[in-house]
Amino acid sequence: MIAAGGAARLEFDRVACLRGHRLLFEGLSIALGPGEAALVTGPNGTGKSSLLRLAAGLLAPAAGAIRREGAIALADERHALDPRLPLGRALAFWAAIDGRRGDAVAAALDTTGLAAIAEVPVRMLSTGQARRAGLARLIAGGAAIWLLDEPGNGLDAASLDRLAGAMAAHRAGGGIILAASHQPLGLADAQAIGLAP
Ligand SMILES: Nc1ncnc2c1ncn2[C@@H]1O[C@H](COP(=O)(O)OP(=O)(O)OP(=O)(O)O)[C@@H](O)[C@H]1O
Repeated sequence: MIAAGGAARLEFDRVACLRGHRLLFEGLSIALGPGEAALVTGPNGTGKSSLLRLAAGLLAPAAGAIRREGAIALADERHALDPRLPLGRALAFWAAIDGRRGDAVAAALDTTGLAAIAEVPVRMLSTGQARRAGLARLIAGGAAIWLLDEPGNGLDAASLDRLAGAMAAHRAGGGIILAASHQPLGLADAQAIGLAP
């Protein structure tokens, strides 16, 4: 469930992205409101991750403007969970910082199918489990705007189904999703954003 707040919104207005003196894209406009999603595709190096970092506010646009209404959460290959802690406690650390209720972590563990390994230290998780742990952190955080960088990487078929279900539930609750992926994610009616080399 999304934390309290007004209607979510994410907008790019004629945004340009420059990295290392290279113009990756320009004139990119996106408008996402409650329940909406966009899927960013394109060959390696065209700027999909950079676009998500712009949306997160971690990069500044070279031109144009980005507007956000609502809390933002970025999930990429770095889950930022303490490797020494049991998974449940590592998630609880972030959920407390995000001001979430105690049951948010249990719900996120259920959603990602990780409840049975809540006591396992983060450093012992498999690749796919670690990826799902990052998604659990995102889900437990309750942000309205999810930025997902290759969220299906390393996930088995059952986990991909769970991811699709979690994304649908997030949208049904008024959340926004901006995802970059090389594989289909089951994002119904997502706006398509194709980046070209
Ligand atoms: N910190 C940086 N400084 C300079 N250039 C960078 C930096 N980070 C990434 N780049 C360059 O920006 C370009 C786009 O990178 P980005 O990671 O956004 O691509 P991508 O579309 O997500 O690629 P992939 O499909 O391989 O994940 C690449 O050419 C990359 O080398």
